[in-house]
Amino acid sequence: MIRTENLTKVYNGKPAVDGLDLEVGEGEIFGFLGPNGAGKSTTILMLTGMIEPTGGRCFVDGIEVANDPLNVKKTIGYLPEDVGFYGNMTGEQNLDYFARFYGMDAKARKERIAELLELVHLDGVTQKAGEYSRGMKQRLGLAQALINDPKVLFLDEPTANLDPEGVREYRELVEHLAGEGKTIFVSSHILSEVRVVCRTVGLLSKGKLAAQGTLEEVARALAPSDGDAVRIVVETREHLPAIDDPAVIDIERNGNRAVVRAKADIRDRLSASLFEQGLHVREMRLEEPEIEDVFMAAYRR
Ligand SMILES: Nc1ncnc2c1ncn2[C@@H]1O[C@H](COP(=O)(O)OP(=O)(O)OP(=O)(O)O)[C@@H](O)[C@H]1O
Repeated sequence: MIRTENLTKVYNGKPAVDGLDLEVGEGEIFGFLGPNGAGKSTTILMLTGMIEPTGGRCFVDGIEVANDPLNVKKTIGYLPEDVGFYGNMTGEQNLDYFARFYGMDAKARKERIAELLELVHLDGVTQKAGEYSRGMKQRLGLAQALINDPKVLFLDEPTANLDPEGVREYRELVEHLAGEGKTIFVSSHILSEVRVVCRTVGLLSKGKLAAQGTLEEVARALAPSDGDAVRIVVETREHLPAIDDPAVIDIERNGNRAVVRAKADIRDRLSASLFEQGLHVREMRLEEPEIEDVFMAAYRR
């Protein structure tokens, strides 16, 4: 549904987005992660046809964006990082103004706007948008992005202005929209917020894609390599005895628990040996890297 080929944007001789190859399938909720300045907003601006790439191409729903930005705009909804409204108009009036750009007649606009205001819990709000809280503005922005019932939704840092309750409502909304079959592309620098809604992620670093896949796949791809060593977590009920195995590199002990670094996955013979010694094994598993730690390390790189 979304695809980029060697997508590049150069500002003042410096690439903000550098040869990006990205693929997001239909109906996916994709998290576009990266630290501030990584190039996330610039990528979204190219995908939504707001700016032209310096090089490469991008496609949304099979349309090459730079060739046919108007058609792309009919297919997509976009919530910018800093959403702006006419402060002297109500939410409903703002949405009505915006809906006219899509050539919707008065009846269609009225129906759609009522539906959307209810969806984002702004129905019955009579305040002018200028008096809205940041969270309310964000929700109105989401309603605006949905006015044309888009197939693809781009959300740039959607939770930046929300309080915890707002974040929870946003998650429910995203799930609801994904349930309708929309493809959702969410940019964020906050892993914890991406991981609760997104099934797949891409990690952008200095304009380049460092990894793409499920969170677990990305964490594995980015994990610092330790040769071919595996880390095995062992816990026994009794005190853990010395482990005499030629594959063991070293052991980090902590009471009855230990992390055994070994040249191979020796879980089978390790548990057999502990069993023979009359010990009770409570836990024996390969240690997976902590996703947060791996991402933080990748951010710092
Ligand atoms: N219009 C512009 N002119 C010049 N440089 C720009 C412009 N827009 C972005 N940049 C630069 O491009 C790089 C990527 O910026 P971008 O806003 O895309 O990053 P981001 O990942 O969205 O970060 P943030 O979360 O802070 O918005 C930054 O170094 C930024 O300074």
